[in-house]
Formats: sequence, C-alpha cells, structure tokens
Amino acid sequence: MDAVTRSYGLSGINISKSNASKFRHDSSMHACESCWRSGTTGRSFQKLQLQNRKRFCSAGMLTHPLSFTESDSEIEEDKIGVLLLNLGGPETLHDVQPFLYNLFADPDIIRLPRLFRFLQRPLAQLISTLRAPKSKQGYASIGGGSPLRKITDEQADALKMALEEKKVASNVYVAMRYWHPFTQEAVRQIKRDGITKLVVLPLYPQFSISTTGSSIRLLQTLFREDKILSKLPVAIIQSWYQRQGYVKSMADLIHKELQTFGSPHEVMIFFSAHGVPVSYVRDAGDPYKDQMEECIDLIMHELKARGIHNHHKLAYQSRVGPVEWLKPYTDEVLVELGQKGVKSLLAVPVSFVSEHIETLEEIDMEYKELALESGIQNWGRVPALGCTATFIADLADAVIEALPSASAITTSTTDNANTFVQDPLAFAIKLLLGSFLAFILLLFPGFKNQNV
Ligand SMILES: C=CC1=C(C)c2cc3[nH]c(cc4nc(cc5[nH]c(cc1n2)c(C)c5CCC(=O)O)C(CCC(=O)O)=C4C)c(C)c3C=C
Ligand SMILES: [Fe+2]
Repeated sequence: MDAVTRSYGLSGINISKSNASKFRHDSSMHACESCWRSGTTGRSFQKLQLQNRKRFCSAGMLTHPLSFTESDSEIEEDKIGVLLLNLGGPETLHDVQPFLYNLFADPDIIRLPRLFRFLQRPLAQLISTLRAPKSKQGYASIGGGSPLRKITDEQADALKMALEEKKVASNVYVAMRYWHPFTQEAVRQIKRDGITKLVVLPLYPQFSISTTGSSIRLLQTLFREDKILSKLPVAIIQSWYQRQGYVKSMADLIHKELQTFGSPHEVMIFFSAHGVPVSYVRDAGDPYKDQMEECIDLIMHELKARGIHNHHKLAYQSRVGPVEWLKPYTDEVLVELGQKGVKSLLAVPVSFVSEHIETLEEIDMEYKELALESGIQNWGRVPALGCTATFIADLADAVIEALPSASAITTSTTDNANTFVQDPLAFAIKLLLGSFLAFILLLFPGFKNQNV
C-alpha cells in the first residue's frame, strides 16, 4: 500500500506521508508530491495550475495555493488551523499516576483483543498504580514534572510565527493524548474559533500505532461524533522523518556536538530510538521500525555528504513490561560497545523532538552512567530539536504543502483496527496471554530492570 491509502486501522481518514516535496518540485506536472498525495492529477491539476499561475516561483517550482495570493478569495476566506499532536506528560508528581492511567487505558498502548477490552481499565488502574512510584522518581529527578507542555507550547508559537513569515495566517493548537491540554479541549477550541481548514501535525517524526496512530484514532472518534467537525476539511501529516529540513537539522545538531569531542572522527554516533513491542511491527503492521531505519540512513547519508564518516549504531530504549520489544536494546548495546573498546559515544535521541523524561533522565542519567561503567570514557548527547529555526521553518513548509489535500473525515464507522492482523485468533490468544503474563510478572520485584 502506498502512503496515501495506508490506514493502519484508522478508517475514514486519508493520512499522508509528508515527503521532501520541496526538493522534488519542478515544473513538470506530476513532480509535486503534495498534489500527488491530494489526488490532484490530470485535468484538476491543470485547472489548479491555471488558477495559480502566480504561485510558480522563479526557479519554475510550484509553491502551493495558499492564502498569500490576494486574488484567491476562496483561499483567503479559509481560517486555517494547525493541530499539533503530542503525548503529554505529568506537570507535577501528583499527576503521575492519573497520567499513567490514561496512557495504559489506551487500547493502542495495551492492545487487548476486542473481547477482553473490559479488562482495559482495571488493568490500567493496576499497572499505573504499580508503576507510579518508579515514574515519580524519574520525574522528581528532572525537576518534579514533564517539560513537554512548555516546550510544545513554544513550538506552537514558533510554528505560528514561521507560517506568518511565509504569509500564512493560522491558529496553532496543541492536543496532548494523555495529559493537559487534552485533545478534547483543543478540538473544542478549534470549533469555537470557526476554523475552516485544519492540518494535523504529529510531533513524532516517525509513525507508530502507539503515538500518531493513537492520537489520530481519537481525533477520528471526536470528529465523527460532531456535525460540524465531520465536515471540516482536514489534512493529516502522518510522518515527516524523511523531510530534508528535518534530516538537515538533525545532521546540524550532530555535526555541532561532534566538535565538542577531542577526536570527533573517533566518536560512535549512537541513535537511541523509543522502542515499541515487537508485536506492533510483526502482527499489527506498525511501520515504525522501517521508518526509523530509513530515517537513520537519511541522516547518515547527509552527514557523509558533509565529509563525516563516523561509525553509527541504532538501538531502542524505554521498554516497559515483560514482552519482547524492538531490538537491540539501548542498555545492552551500550555495555557491548564499552566492552568492545568504544571510548567516545554521542547519543542521539531520534523519536521525539522535545526534551522529556526519556532524554533528561533515561539517557542523560541512567544510560550515561551505564556507558561510563562499561568503559566508554567520553559521553555526549545531542539536544532535542525543540524550536531550532530550520526545523520549525520546515514544519511550516510541511503544513503549507499539506493544505491542498484537506478533505472531510468520512463518517464510516467500520473499525479496521485488526484488518492488518493476518491471523486474528492467534493474535488474540497471544495478546491475552501476554497481558496476563504482564499482570503476573508485575507482581514480582525482580522485574524492576524491565522498567515497570
Ligand atoms: C507501554 C507502552 C509504551 C509504548 C508502546 C510507548 C511508545 C512510545 N512512547 C513515546 C514517547 C514518549 N513516551 C513517554 C512516556 C511514557 N511512555 C510509556 C509507555 C509506552 N510508550 C510510559 C509508561 C511513559 C511514562 C514515563 C515512564 O514512566 O517511563 C513520553 C512522555 C515523557 C514525559 O516527559 O513526560 C514520551 C514523549 C514514543 C515516541 C513511542 C513510540 C514510538
Ligand atoms: Fe512512551
């Protein structure tokens, strides 16, 4: 399936993979990735070309039809909204258990078969209560709460400004999945503000069922239930790890950080991605692993083009519970690298664009200590992109490119959640057994190393 039709169980929404279209635009008719995504081909494309003659830039590239052309009354009347999706995090230590409850109550995080969904909430209550003390320690060590809300608000402001610089007026909203401001609050505000065209932009570069997928599923439910919102044209950018702006911004950060080492060329570039259970990829078709690997290739390719030929490695961190997660595991690889004689290592968090508990506590404290104990002598860490100007400007371009493909979310009520499961019965049994195993193992103290 291509990026347009792939639904990952999210019925009724066309989600598009944001491509490096800025770099692929040329004057030929079908070279524009956004128009391809939006199905604007042939005659309709020609019509668009004619309507938007002024939008071809001097290099013969197509720039998209947006509110910056005074003559276009239809577009000028649009009230554009951008909805940033993020995970959310507890702002105080009191918030930790209810935040964890929301997270574990999400059927995209603990994936129970439909028949056993009634166990979701009791299980969430149990796991959140058991995990809360460990999580609280983590949040206490980074100042008593997650920085995610503040950073995401700053990114929203920066994006609004970047769009304004590109002559696109917009309201930018933040929708967190598990804590304030909840997705429901953001959606209510979008409705109150009378937004007429919405671009949904997850702040996760790669798509995972557990992150972007979960947020989109919730949006779909909220929009379907509402008479006005179900008609609102929406464009969803499902992933953007492949955009040149992102890749270059990451390469800039790595390049800069390498210079802080005595012998930069000897440093191992160590990408640490957030993990997901293997079953997501193997049984549910989560494209996360493939996208992550492609993302790393693109960043390394960019570094090579700059004459940087360091060794690199990708590993997965933050596993929770007893099931198998994507491998290799970050902690195990750090020990191996130390044993193999690697002396200098630069950790690069790559699943997320804000600092959060897993960079500030897990990488900066736990993994650094482990690496130093394992024989690595020089440790560095690339900061998260945050509000880096080149990165935010590229997100603004992604929004602009996605706008023409906005269309109403359909009212189909089919739940495709399991359409990608090849053997539903085997999957159901595995999930059930897995969940109960998790439940039992949670009660054992020796389980601590597995993060729950
Ligand atoms: C239990 C399963 C989990 C999956 C699957 C998962 C996927 C996943 N998560 C992120 C990014 C973040 N996760 C954060 C917190 C967090 N995530 C889980 C569990 C799963 N994540 C837990 C239990 C927690 C709470 C923190 C803890 O107790 O360890 C956060 C928020 C961090 C903050 O600062 O508050 C982010 C961000 C990605 C990218 C991802 C899949 C690709
Ligand atoms: Fe997580």
